[in-house]
Amino acid sequence: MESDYLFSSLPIKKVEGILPEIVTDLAVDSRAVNAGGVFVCIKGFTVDGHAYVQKAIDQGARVIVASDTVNVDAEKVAVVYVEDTTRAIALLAPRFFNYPSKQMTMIGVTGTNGKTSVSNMLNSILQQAGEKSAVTGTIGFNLDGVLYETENTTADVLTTQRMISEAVNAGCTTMTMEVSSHGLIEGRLSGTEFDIAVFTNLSHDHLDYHQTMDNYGHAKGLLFAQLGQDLAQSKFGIVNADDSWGRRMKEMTPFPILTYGVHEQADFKAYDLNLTAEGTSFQLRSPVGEFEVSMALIGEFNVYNALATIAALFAKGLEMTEILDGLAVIPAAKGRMERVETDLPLTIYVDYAHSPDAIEKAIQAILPYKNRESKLIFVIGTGGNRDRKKRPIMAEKASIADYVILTTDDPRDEPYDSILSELEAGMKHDQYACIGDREEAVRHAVSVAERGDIIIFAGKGHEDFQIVGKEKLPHSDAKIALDEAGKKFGEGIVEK
Ligand SMILES: CC(=O)N[C@H]1[C@@H](OP(=O)(O)OP(=O)(O)OC[C@H]2O[C@@H](n3ccc(=O)[nH]c3=O)[C@H](O)[C@@H]2O)O[C@H](CO)[C@@H](O)[C@@H]1O[C@H](C)C(=O)N[C@@H](C)C(=O)N[C@H](CCC(=O)O)C(=O)O
Ligand SMILES: Nc1ncnc2c1ncn2[C@@H]1O[C@H](COP(=O)(O)OP(=O)(O)OP(=O)(O)O)[C@@H](O)[C@H]1O
Repeated sequence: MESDYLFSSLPIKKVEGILPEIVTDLAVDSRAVNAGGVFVCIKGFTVDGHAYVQKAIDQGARVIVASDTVNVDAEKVAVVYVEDTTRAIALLAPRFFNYPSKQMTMIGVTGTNGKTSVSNMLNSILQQAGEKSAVTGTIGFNLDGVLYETENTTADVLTTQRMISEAVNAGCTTMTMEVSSHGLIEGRLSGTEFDIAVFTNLSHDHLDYHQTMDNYGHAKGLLFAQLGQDLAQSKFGIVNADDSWGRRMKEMTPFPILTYGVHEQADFKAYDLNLTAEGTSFQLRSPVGEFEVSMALIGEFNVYNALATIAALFAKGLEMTEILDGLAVIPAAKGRMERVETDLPLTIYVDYAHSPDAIEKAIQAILPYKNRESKLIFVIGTGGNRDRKKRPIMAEKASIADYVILTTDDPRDEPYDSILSELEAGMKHDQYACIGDREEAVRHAVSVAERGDIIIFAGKGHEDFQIVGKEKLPHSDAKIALDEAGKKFGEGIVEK
């Protein structure tokens, strides 16, 4: 790209050296710089990118964008000084990729719980309807069926723009993005022009970062504000009418809002819910008539996720029959109340619940189908060096289960003791164990299980690792549980 065009997007303080006519690439990580590229020094939470300028130059950087003084050979490398490099990359990245989000229908999904579930439902139905589409989020970047790993739920602004651009180049016509509150606050969505904004719900999480629920709710609202003010365009907000924060989202945009819910008045309202262990059905009242909806997903929370999906795809212009046919055959998203297939005399679910509300919803999805004689065993851990306030509330919600195992979920540098004692403070009954080592905790869950019992392993979901200290160690709740259960209930019983 021509550097004059690229850098004219910036409020520049000063340029040292001569800018090349063309720059080949844009990077915020010195390790990713290509010859002839631009390296933007970002001041992060842990390190300052200004410290990596020499590395970037060694990799071939031709231009450095900095806010602090950097020493370079002005004959070879130009330096563009700006006040704030984080704001600079937010302007440069969308321009470098030629504002790719304008070329597709962009759907953003935000909320405390349900982002991955709703995003994957949207993507699956779109693909079944014959559309080439992409989705990004906690599980990764799924580009028309091929999955690439991502670091965050919402990637940094440069990676985000690169992914959108790749989706456009691959011929996708819609892209769905999970939008985290961190991503919105940190400007990772700068330049992403959304057409449809979806709000699932808001409950206690991430208060180590946002401090108050008000700040957290405000951050989520930025997605709706980001729909913009160009009313010549056709855009929509999709909002959960049963969540009081839904009204706040509505205040953030002038575009039409479609509401969904089970209890309050809503454009898409579910009633006569039939929740079973095998699947879910309900009646749907919609702006275009009444429908019977059925799906293989379980739990009332998935009724909400389905309603959000239906409303968003309706707003996009799909026929109701296309939407409901697609919904009927969707499998659970990886690690979201996913039943582990086995011949063992136990029912095992792997789930990603790691906020108080999600824990309550996950247990409630199963509790009604449990026999009187059997136990529901719930394994829940919490992360080290993260939101400590939610720990006792997580255990309090987990107390609805008959037996609870409190453990860790990426303990990082925090000792087991503080994680476990803060969880334990919330327990409402004495049928529980505290076991810091997650593998031991999983084995313990199986050791206390009897034939017919149900175990939910919560918190890890799709993840196949456990972060201990700075190390990412391989870990699978399902594999460990099947191994232990195989030993306990007899040889020859294998995972299907
Ligand atoms: C607190 C936070 O948001 N941290 C994010 C932030 O990291 P950071 O500021 O620490 O970055 P840094 O490591 O200090 O690096 C600063 C700069 O130096 C550069 N660098 C670094 C090393 C080097 O050798 N060369 C180099 O150039 C880096 O590329 C970067 O540009 O920027 C990184 C790149 O974008 C993110 O991956 C990282 O997310 C961390 C992993 C994280 O855990 N974030 C959580 C809090 C988060 O964002 N979660 C949300 C919500 C999930 C949910 O809803 O559950 C999410 O969207 O994932
Ligand atoms: N609509 C919902 N309301 C409450 N709980 C939900 C809802 N949808 C899913 N859950 C629960 O929350 C867990 C996480 O779901 P999901 O991954 O879809 O949410 P998320 O918003 O993407 O989470 P994260 O931000 O941590 O990636 C699920 O495993 C389930 O237990």
